[in-house]
Amino acid sequence: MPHHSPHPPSTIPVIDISQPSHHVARHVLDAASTHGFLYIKNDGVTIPPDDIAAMFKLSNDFFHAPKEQKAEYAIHSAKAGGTNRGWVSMQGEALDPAGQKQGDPKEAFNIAPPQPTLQPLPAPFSSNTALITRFQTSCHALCTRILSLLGTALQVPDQQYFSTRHDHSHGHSGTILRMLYYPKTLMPGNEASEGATSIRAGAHSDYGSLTLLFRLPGQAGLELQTSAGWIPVPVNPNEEDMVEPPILVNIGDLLCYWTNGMLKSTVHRVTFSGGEERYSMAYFCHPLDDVELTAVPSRTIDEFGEKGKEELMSQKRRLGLSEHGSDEVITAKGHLDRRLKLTYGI
Ligand SMILES: O=C(O)CCC(=O)C(=O)O
Ligand SMILES: [Fe+2]
Repeated sequence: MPHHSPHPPSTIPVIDISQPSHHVARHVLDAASTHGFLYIKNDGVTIPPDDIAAMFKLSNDFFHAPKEQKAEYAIHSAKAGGTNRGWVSMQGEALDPAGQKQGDPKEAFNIAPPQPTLQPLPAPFSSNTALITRFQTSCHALCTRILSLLGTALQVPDQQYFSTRHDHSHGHSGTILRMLYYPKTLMPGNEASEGATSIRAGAHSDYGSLTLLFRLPGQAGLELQTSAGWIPVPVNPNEEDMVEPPILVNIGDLLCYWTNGMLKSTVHRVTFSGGEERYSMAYFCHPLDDVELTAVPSRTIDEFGEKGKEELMSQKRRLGLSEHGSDEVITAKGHLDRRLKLTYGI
């Protein structure tokens, strides 16, 4: 067979993790180290499709509320419960500060895990806290299962190494559920730009350890960066044989550090033409604040050797870390604070 581009979109696998085994664990690790992206088959139980649909409905209602109402719960404000919580306005953040002049044309609303109750929320989130909490809990349960599979495949002696370090009952973390809204950007009467695509979320890698991404059928636009250029990540890669779209999972910066670059924190972005609005939801799973991101004890990583070095170095360059040397120990909180500073200037 002729050699094609290294990672055509169809090669991001859809993995069924309902029967965990060494084979399944290996499959998850392979995808995480080759692409940094994988799909998990939605078994209809782990994250109930009705909850996903209900969350999208809340998002739709919230983002269509008057601007003044949303602005009351501005990101980082006391009213919104503090740092990294609340509403991000259009162009309120730049995910690729070096590569873009203006902020991303999108809005967002960040919801932290209950501690033990949810942060102060505007309508309609405020009257749906049971749904939101259930959704967060099921997202976290899925992340824990994926982290356990990674522990198995990496042959970490303590197979719950990752999952216990993400256990919210043991402390605070940067975990955040983010509702995203990309409004129409076309002005009426400006049909000339109808077909023009624009960047709606700048090129970036995610800050946490794992991200779960929920999108709606027909609302494509996510692309990931490969050596062959930007490739699209479809909402549903196997339209015919699946009722529920699978859940997209990607590896964030922290798992890249933790595995000496074996797991890839792949750069991605969102582009589409401005004529339609788009919704997505991301569950950014983070380790507990004081977790140190030194390489985990793992035979698999030892055997992988220096092959992850380039991945790790390119990530450090992206974050402007290279000048601090490669031995600096970073904590989960230290890393998040650095990224938030770059994104928001706080
Ligand atoms: O909206 C999307 O599809 C992706 C958003 C994203 O990558 C992010 O918010 O980190
Ligand atoms: Fe992202």
